[in-house]
Amino acid sequence: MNRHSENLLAELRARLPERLPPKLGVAVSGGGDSVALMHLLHQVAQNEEIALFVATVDHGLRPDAAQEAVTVSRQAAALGLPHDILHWAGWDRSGNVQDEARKARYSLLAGWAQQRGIDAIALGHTADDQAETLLMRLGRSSGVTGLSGMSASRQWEGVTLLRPMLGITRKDLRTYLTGIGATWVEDPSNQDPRFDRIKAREAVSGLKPLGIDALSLSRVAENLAQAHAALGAFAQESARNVAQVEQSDVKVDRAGFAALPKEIRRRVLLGCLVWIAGLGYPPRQAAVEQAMKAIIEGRAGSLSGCLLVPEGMSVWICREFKAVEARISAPDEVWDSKWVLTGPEISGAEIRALGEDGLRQMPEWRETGRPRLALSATPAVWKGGAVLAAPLAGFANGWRADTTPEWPEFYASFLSH
Ligand SMILES: Nc1ncnc2c1ncn2[C@@H]1O[C@H](COP(=O)(O)OP(=O)(O)OP(=O)(O)O)[C@@H](O)[C@H]1O
Repeated sequence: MNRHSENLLAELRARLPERLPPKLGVAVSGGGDSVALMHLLHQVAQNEEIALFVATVDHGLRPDAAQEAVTVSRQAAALGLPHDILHWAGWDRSGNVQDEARKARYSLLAGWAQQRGIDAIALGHTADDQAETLLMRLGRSSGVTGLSGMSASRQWEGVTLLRPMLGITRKDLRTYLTGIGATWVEDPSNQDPRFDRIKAREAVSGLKPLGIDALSLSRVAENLAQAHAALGAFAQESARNVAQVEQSDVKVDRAGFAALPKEIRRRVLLGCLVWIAGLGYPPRQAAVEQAMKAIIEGRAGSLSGCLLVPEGMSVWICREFKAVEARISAPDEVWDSKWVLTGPEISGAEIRALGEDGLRQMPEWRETGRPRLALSATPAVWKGGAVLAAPLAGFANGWRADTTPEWPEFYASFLSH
């Protein structure tokens, strides 16, 4: 192995977890980056006790794709590695083809990994991909706040996706491949100037005169990731100090909240809202700003299906009855994205919000110390017009209530993004 290959190998190894999973998957499209990844990981596997598995997704979108997958098969076999071809047949011609193909690819790969007992899959994204991603996102976002590159590691449907080549350039990988006499295919869509990525690629080369290149941009992305991690840890600690969680409601200490830096306040509030309302997307910036002000000033408010209910030196953030009024589920099923009520089998029992009707039947709500408005949006077990049980103080008759995920688990994962 020459010096160049040794450097690449060291760079790759440094970005992989210190303890490699015993079974590591490699997603290889047949393009230069992922073919190089397969060869480099094969080298890693010589020195460490791990088993490598290779997979190629045939999206069935280009006539050459099937042949390319077979070529990867042959290349993997030459290294003594098992290889599987996964087929995507699910596209209904809706949505953006690239986005749909990417999602389908990751899901197929995750399913493959689970079937084979593989814990993590390595992907061939390079420093160039990272630089392009960063510029594309910078172009779309309103500034540096909230900007990030691709993460070096992320979860996808129960499998860890690793990107160990974010510090290596495409050019270096091609030099390496040429050096070992390996071949690869060039994906024609990588040249198509209609795609944003190609425009971003041109933008990256345009920065050369300023002394900025793919590697330096990929380092910027790494620094941003560190800054986000630091902010996340700060927000998590702050949430612990200023927010008290009672089942699905959060009681925020106004003075403590006001004393936090604005960006931390924003993150704590967003965490609460996403938790309480199970939001899949963040609320509008203006609404968040208003809510932050209302909390500090101790005023009532509502946003994203949640209510702000002032109480002395605190403000409760809770679910709004109006937003859950129509939700009905069976016992054991998830209600309002996070509650699961389990209990004895009762025919005709259903889970609905407590509402004013239910609160009247459950005078023990007063013992909870939580506002009436908050409790009216919590679930209860109903049969016809009668409440059989509700997770208030004295939730009984063999019933139990769980929220899923648990708050600390949710908050940790929410803030790590
Ligand atoms: N058809 C495929 N089969 C297996 N792995 C693939 C396939 N296509 C892409 N990959 C994996 O994903 C990595 C990144 O490829 P590519 O840049 O095309 O992916 P992407 O995740 O769709 O990102 P983007 O479209 O934003 O560039 C590849 O290096 C490879 O590891």
